[in-house]
Amino acid sequence: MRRAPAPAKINLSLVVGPLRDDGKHEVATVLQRVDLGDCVSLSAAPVLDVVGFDGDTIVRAALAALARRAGVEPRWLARIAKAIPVAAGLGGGSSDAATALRLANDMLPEPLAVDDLAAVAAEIGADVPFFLRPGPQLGTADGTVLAPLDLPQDYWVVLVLPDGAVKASTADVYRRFDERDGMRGFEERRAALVDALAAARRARDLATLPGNDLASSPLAGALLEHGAFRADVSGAGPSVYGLFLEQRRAEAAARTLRTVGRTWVTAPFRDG
Ligand SMILES: C[C@](O)(CO)[C@H](O)COP(=O)(O)OP(=O)(O)OC[C@H]1O[C@@H](n2ccc(N)nc2=O)[C@H](O)[C@@H]1O
Ligand SMILES: Nc1ncnc2c1ncn2[C@@H]1O[C@H](COP(=O)(O)OP(=O)(O)OP(=O)(O)O)[C@@H](O)[C@H]1O
Repeated sequence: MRRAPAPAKINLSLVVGPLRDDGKHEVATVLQRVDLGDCVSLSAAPVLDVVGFDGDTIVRAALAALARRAGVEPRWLARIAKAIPVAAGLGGGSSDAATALRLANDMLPEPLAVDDLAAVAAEIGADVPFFLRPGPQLGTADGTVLAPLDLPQDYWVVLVLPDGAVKASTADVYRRFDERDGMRGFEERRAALVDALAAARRARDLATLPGNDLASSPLAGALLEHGAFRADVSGAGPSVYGLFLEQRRAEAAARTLRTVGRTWVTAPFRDG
């Protein structure tokens, strides 16, 4: 049996553009894994089975797709130990799927090459290929074209999942973006993101990145008032993240915001 962490992600920037022919939007997004994660374990089994997640999980679809691409039967049992809140904008399912893909691929008699595995991941979802890569990445196209980023990692992250938040589907959040004609100025914001990334040297420079085009939250303002140097919604939401230079201020902010939701204090994920 093999086991690996499946870290959550936050979007330090999410610039969204026009709808593409494939039904997804052009994006430029900065993806950063954080040290809050699920745990995925995989073992050989007579048939494909996934336990630990109620309902249909994209982990099953990912493993079935890998088996098809590799020309083998999907003889794996995947166990998921959830810690990432579901449908929170933290990429939990995508991370579980990518972690299961990597574990299963390593068990194949002839593992797929990196690019072939990334192609399987991209079929499963826009965020899945990111979790096969180390470190922060710039995602472009539909989010699956990735370029590694050398960004500061010396900060603390407070995550807040507002009580009673009901997540609209990611598709609906993108649809609302279209309805409000959100793509205006996309080229300028994408250029501003590229320039800000090139100039980022210290953690607080991350505050200069364009924000999240899809969603906003008053909780971001609350985090800034409690000392965050950057705060925004993650992905399609509803989770909000705040970046802090000092752990004690992050801990204090998380304690205070427990009145409005579940909170976590974490940091950028460090590859083992
Ligand atoms: C919001 C983000 O999480 C930011 O990282 C991603 O853009 C969405 O990633 P995801 O949840 O893995 O999304 P997918 O499962 O690939 O797609 C779900 C739905 O979101 C919309 N979608 C997704 C990605 C994208 N670049 N444009 C879109 O319009 C599409 O309607 C798609 O059918
Ligand atoms: N292993 C899994 N973990 C979490 N959600 C899963 C899993 N498998 C399938 N799902 C489903 O996928 C959908 C998205 O869940 P997930 O937790 O990945 O959302 P998210 O964190 O909002 O993702 P994103 O940030 O990409 O929008 C939910 O409806 C959930 O039921």
